[in-house]
Amino acid sequence: MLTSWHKARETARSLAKPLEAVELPLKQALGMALASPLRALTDMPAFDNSAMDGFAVAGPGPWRRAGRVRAGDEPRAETLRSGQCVEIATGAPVPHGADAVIPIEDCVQTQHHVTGPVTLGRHIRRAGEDCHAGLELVSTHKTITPAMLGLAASVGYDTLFVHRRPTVTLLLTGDELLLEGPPRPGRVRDAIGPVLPGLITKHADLLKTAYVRDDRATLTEALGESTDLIIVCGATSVGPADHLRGALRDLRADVLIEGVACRPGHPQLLAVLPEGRRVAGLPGNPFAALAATLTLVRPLLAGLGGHEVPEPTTARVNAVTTHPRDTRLVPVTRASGEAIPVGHDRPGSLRGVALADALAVIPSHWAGGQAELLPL
Ligand SMILES: Nc1nc2c(c(=O)[nH]1)N[C@H]1C(S)=C(S)[C@@H](COP(=O)(O)OP(=O)(O)OC[C@H]3O[C@@H](n4cnc5c(N)ncnc54)[C@H](O)[C@@H]3O)O[C@H]1N2
Ligand code: MOO
Repeated sequence: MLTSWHKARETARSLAKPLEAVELPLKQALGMALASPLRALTDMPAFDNSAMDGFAVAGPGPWRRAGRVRAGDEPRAETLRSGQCVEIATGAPVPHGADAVIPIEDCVQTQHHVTGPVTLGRHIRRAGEDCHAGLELVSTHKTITPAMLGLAASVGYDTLFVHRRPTVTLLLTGDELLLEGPPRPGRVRDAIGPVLPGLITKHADLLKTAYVRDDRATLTEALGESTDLIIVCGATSVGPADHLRGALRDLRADVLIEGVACRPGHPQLLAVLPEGRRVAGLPGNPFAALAATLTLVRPLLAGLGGHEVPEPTTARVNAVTTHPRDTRLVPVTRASGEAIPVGHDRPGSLRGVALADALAVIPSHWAGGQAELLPL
């Protein structure tokens, strides 16, 4: 009995409890999911500082020059008295007593004095005006972006607690596979090996790729890899050389999904081995393998890495026929807010999907209009 496409994704996500938290230097945390909220360790800014190069002034002008402060200087010990000013650089600490900073281009300078238009508090970035120490800036499970790394550094972090990235082994089966040169009668070039890394390494570390003979004992042994997920391509069906189901039985795996009601990709599998490692079986037809990766493998890896479930993207999809029972996954390109099918979408061919930006999810009962998009 095939599992519905939506139920299959829910099952993959529910199997994906976030892996343990690890503490990493900022540079290594990019793209990982926060395992605890990012809270400001200090007030931001940490001290009153100038937003402009110019003069910090106290009281009404004209102001007598009383020195200069640069970014990186210690805050001045003396309070600026009414009628005094200091030359100040952007980012430099504003002296106590200063009412405002006047940008240099608005000042008239003589040897000892400065005049210019003053507005109380103008161009002074006050300590804590952005946030106070302890405030939650980014919540747990958010994926760390370059901007978040900069924010973390600016509020004092050297390391972050993130969920460990899942590790993956990729096993490609098929005695007919060629690893180089043109295909010839009876032999096909492996087209899944080149596709998979780019689909999964955003949220996972691919530790090993191996080509496995079409033999049950060999496949059973290969499933001994100790990664969090083992992906097996091309042994999911019921032919004489399709040994994944037999190997999973030999290993007493719990098969949670045995076929998904989608086209292409319906023979895909998801199983858990007795000690908790997960196995995803992808159909051998290359476009079907890609569709199955977006259906089960991506949500599973994102969940293991602790990433929150993203809001689905939708678009208006033009001119697609539905399947009588199953969800169709249709390669589309996006233009002017619409998704346009690219065609050439046979399960064994990557021709259409190679030109696509996304797969449109078209349920059997779809009546036209908006559909969910899975980005490629
Ligand atoms: N009796 C049935 N036969 C098949 C069914 C079915 O429901 N009943 N489903 C068909 C569908 S749909 C698919 S998809 C395939 C899935 O089969 P497998 O996962 O066992 O894959 P294979 O049989 O090994 O290969 C299928 C096809 O793909 C080619 N292939 C395999 N690996 C690669 C690769 N790495 N790169 C390029 N091409 C690959 C292989 O040569 C075959 O042509 O089962 C159908 N049969
Ligand atoms: O559904 Mo198969 O997975 O079409 O090629």
